[in-house]
Amino acid sequence: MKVTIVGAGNVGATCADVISYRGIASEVVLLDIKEGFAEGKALDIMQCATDTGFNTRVIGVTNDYSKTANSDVVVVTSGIPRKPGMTREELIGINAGIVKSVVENILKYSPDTIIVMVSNPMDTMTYLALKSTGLPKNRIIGMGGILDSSRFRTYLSLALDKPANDVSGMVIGGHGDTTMIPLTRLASYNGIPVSQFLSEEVLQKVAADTMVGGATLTGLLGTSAWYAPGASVAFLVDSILNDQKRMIACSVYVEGEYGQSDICIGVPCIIGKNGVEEILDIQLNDKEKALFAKSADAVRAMNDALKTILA
Ligand SMILES: NC(=O)C1=CN([C@@H]2O[C@H](COP(=O)(O)OP(=O)(O)OC[C@H]3O[C@@H](n4cnc5c(N)ncnc54)[C@H](O)[C@@H]3O)[C@@H](O)[C@H]2O)C=CC1
Ligand SMILES: O=C([O-])CC(=O)C(=O)O
Repeated sequence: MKVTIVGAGNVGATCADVISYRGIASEVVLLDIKEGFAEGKALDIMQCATDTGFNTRVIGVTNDYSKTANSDVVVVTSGIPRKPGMTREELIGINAGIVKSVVENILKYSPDTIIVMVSNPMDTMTYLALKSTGLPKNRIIGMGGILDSSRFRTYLSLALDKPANDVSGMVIGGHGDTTMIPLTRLASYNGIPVSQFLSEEVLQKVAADTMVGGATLTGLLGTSAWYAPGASVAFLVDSILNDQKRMIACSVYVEGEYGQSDICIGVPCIIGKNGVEEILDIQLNDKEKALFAKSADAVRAMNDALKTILA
């Protein structure tokens, strides 16, 4: 199985690293526009093979899309990350042009691939990829909800003082500081509602910390995060390549689900070899429905900005 990752920066290289050491794909191609950069990252990752015991072949190329031919999955991480004080939405002006040209190049050599969108603002970049390529909606998947859910579970585990893997929880809605919706009502500690262990006040703080999870890291690091984002992409790619049919919150094109149409937004999906195999239209309460509608409005407004940017 072959995976191409466009953008060999922090997130792209971390994702290549996790995919390799977990043996998720037999071949990983890293592509970047910076001369020699992807080649260097690929060689560095390959030199872990004997110590960590993997056999994935990692290849780096400078803007040579012919080497990406026949990829089963292509991950798009090319573009600029935010700096402290910025929102993800402010990246749209530069990243929209990059994403549009990258997906066109990808499809010339891998017309049947499944595209995983990472570049921000991710929901809008996913929508852009879908609209500009005309690909069926099952083959364009935005990665955000899985990362937000990991952060949610981490903050819950810290509040509970219990292992994160014993905590379940999901974040839906847009992948933005004010648009994501951590579903505290449905979160559980080994099947038991977390509300039996944590006060409403603590749960509200967990939700608030989750929503600004990316901004907090950007403030600490000076650029946005990469370890958890890279691992989240690898988890998603694993579910596609190995047809795991995991239930993962992904940004996908909705046509009536959750009362919304013609946007890409985070909802629970079944992810397998065909990409998005099912969207689960779970029952939300009135408060959650209102939050989802507000989130969708914000995502739609950002999509509208594409018309001016790409005109
Ligand atoms: N969806 C999500 O959950 C997350 C999204 N992100 C987003 O991912 C993107 C990448 O973040 P980082 O890896 O931290 O940035 P980075 O700056 O470390 O890497 C980006 C790479 O893209 C390359 N690039 C730029 N234009 C290109 C083009 N036309 N073709 C190929 N490569 C190109 C750059 O040379 C650079 O190496 C950002 O937009 C960031 O906001 C980051 C973390 C999580
Ligand atoms: O915060 C950012 O800009 C990058 C990102 O999407 C995340 O880490 O969630």
